[in-house]
Amino acid sequence: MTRDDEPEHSSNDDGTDDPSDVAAHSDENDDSTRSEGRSSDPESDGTGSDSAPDLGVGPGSETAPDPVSTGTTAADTDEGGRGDRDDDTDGRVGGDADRGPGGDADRDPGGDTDAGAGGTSFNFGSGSRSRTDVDLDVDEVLADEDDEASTGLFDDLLSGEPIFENKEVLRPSYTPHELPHRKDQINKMATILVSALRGETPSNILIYGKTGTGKTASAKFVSQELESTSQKYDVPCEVEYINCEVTDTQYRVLAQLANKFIEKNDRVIGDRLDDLRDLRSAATDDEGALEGTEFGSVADVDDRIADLESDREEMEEVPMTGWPTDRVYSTFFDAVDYHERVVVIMLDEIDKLVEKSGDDTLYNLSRMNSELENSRISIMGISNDLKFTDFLDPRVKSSLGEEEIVFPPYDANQLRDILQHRSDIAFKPDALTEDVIPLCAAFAAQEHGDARRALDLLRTAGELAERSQADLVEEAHVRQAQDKIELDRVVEVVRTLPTQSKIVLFSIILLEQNGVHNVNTGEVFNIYKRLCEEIDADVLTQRRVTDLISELDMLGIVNAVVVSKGRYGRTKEISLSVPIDETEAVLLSDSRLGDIEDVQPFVQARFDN
Ligand SMILES: Nc1ncnc2c1ncn2[C@@H]1O[C@H](COP(=O)(O)OP(=O)(O)OP(=O)(O)O)[C@@H](O)[C@H]1O
Repeated sequence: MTRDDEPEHSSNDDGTDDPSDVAAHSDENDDSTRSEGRSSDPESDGTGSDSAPDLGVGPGSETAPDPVSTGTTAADTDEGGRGDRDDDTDGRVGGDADRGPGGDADRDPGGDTDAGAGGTSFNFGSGSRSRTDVDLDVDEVLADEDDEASTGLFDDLLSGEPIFENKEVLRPSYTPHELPHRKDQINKMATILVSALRGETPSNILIYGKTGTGKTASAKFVSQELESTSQKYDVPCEVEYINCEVTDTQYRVLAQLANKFIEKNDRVIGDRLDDLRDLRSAATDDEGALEGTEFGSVADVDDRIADLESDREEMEEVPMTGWPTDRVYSTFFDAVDYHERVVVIMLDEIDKLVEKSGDDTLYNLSRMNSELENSRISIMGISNDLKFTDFLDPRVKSSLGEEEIVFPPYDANQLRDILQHRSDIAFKPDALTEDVIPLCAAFAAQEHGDARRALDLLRTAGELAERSQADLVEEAHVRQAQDKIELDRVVEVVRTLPTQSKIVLFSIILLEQNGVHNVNTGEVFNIYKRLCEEIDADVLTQRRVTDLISELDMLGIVNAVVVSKGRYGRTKEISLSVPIDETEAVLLSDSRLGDIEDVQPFVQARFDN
């Protein structure tokens, strides 16, 4: 499944960077990634992310650089890193990246410009420099200003050699023509679907695998091949793709399918009518033109034209709401059965459909073949939730899972191959230093072998390099990209939390900001109560707050560990797993939490209770 929404924040939460290292900073204004949600696997984020990516997977992995220790300039691991990040990261728009690695160091808090290494330096700070002192410099400035006047806003940005040859190739929407390390799965799909080309009904297929393991890309690749081969051999075979994350109710699925078939039928009828009208005019001049056709006379042709026109009239598009479901179903049924064909319906993220609206759609679709007269349908379901079939009616489950194909996660070496293939087309020759691809692969292997993450990293690293007008994409850019993508994810998760969870999280932040670490639930609850009163929110029970803390733990936002206190029993120690300042900023952007004016008294209250 591919999506392209791109949240707009940056930097780290995983502690793999050193806050003092400018290379690890990133650009808040960047809009290049789309990892939220996708990478929110609670197992792989948050607490686990402090460790270095596993490079030991598979043969040859020792050649990959250690994401923690490789390189001399970039972000080395710093246990305390996220707490004391350089303030420059906050609220900066387009700052660091424009300077490239090392750029921050040149910033002067007083606002003076320091062009940095190799640049012209000015220091008017004390006001003590005379005109003559700076004569030469001012002339240069004036010359520069003239240049600037003659160049437009975009000239500078365009002047650098572009790093990318074709950036689109790294975007999720791109369907690659080659899918390394998916040969087995692709062959298995093809072996099942080839019966469609023989006019038979292929078995239904369920495809499983974690996010970013190439399920959608492989299924789409096979579909394209299937459709092109069907055209080559003139066998009516079609594949319809539905993304059930978006189209998540029976009504919408059936309506979307119905409308696709109505559109196709309309095209078929149009072509047929054109042929018949040509035949009719030829036969009007000379009845001999009907020889060898199914028509005995011009009147027969007229009848057929009238039939097709009335079919066309009757084909009514299904509105996206408003019809009873059985009418939508019968419209879909008639549309798909309008002429002979084998149809493969690809339901991506099929678990979302079941989660949202049960298994009625699958039940209806899986029973259709017994009623269809002209056509046959086969279902290909794709899911990253291995357990979703537990919720299915046993009949649906057995029908849907006639064939199952599992997509295992990629290891670091496989991800390297994938990135190499894509980068050959995406970047200019020699635009990457040799450690870039291994490092992207290593980071993504740590994220349960997610190719999407690996590609996002590579693209974002390239964009950061481009923005800093660097000639090459380097390891530091990959680390910056990793921080940025990770922070994007955190920001998105925090932003979409329910208000009560936000208040609980804010309580933990307040405690940490006041030097209270490894807090327990009671301490969080005391601050939480005060905050609720301040903003007029309902106060939940301590038990419920404990549940919300567990949910935050699952999301990787906090780390809650149960520790034994000997004869005093066991208690939960809670600490923040995300960058504190950025998280606070996201929480305060919520209109309700933004109303909290002075938080200090709430923290004091901790000691009163
Ligand atoms: N073997 C591969 N070769 C080249 N690119 C790949 C390969 N596997 C995955 N990709 C790329 O990785 C990205 C994610 O792949 P895809 O969307 O197929 O994953 P998915 O398993 O369907 O994930 P999800 O379950 O999250 O939808 C896509 O950009 C895809 O092109």
